[in-house]
Amino acid sequence: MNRAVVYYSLSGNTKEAAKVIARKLGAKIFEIDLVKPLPKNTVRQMIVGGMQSTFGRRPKIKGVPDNIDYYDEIILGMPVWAGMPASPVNTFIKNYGVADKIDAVFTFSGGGDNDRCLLQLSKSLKNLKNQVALADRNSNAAKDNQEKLEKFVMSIK
Ligand SMILES: Cc1cc2nc3c(=O)[nH]c(=O)nc-3n(C[C@H](O)[C@H](O)[C@H](O)COP(=O)(O)O)c2cc1C
Repeated sequence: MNRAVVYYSLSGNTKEAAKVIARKLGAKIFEIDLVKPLPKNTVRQMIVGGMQSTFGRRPKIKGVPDNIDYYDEIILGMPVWAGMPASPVNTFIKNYGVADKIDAVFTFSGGGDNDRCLLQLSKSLKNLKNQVALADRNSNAAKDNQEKLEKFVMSIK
C-alpha cells in the first residue's frame, strides 16, 4: 500500500503532526503551499484566510506532485479556518481529483470548530474512515494531542 501524507500548515502545528504521522506509517509527505502567501499581519490573515474558507475558495497551490494519484491512500491534514477546512485544502481536494483516495484526515483548531470542519470534509470525502481533531499548541487541550495521534495512527495501520 502506497501512502502519502499531504498537509497545509500556516503556523506549524499541522506540519509537526504530519511529520509524526508520516514517520510512524512510513508514508511519503507533501506540504501544500500557497502560490500567493497570506498576508504576514495576523488580523489580515484572519480576514483573508477566513473569507477564502467561508466561501470555499480555491487559491492556487504548489508543492503537491502532479502524479499524487499514484498513491493508493492519502492522509490529509489542515488547520480549521472560520470553522471550515483551510482554503488551500479545497484546491487540493477538488483540483487534483483525489477525493476518493483520502481516507483519513487530521485537523487543528485554536479552540473548537474541529467538528464543524470534519462534518464539512465528510460531505466531499466519501471514503473517509479515520479522523482526529487536534488542538493548537497554545491551547490547554493540546495535552491530549499525543494520545489522540497515537490512536489515529493505530487506526490507520
Ligand atoms: C485564517 C484563520 C482562521 C482561523 N479560524 C479558526 C476557527 O474558526 N476556529 C478555531 O478554533 N481556530 C481557528 N484558527 C486557529 C487555527 O485553526 C489554529 O491556530 C491551528 O492550530 C493552526 O494550525 P497550523 O499551525 O498548522 O497553521 C484560525 C486561524 C487562522 C489563521
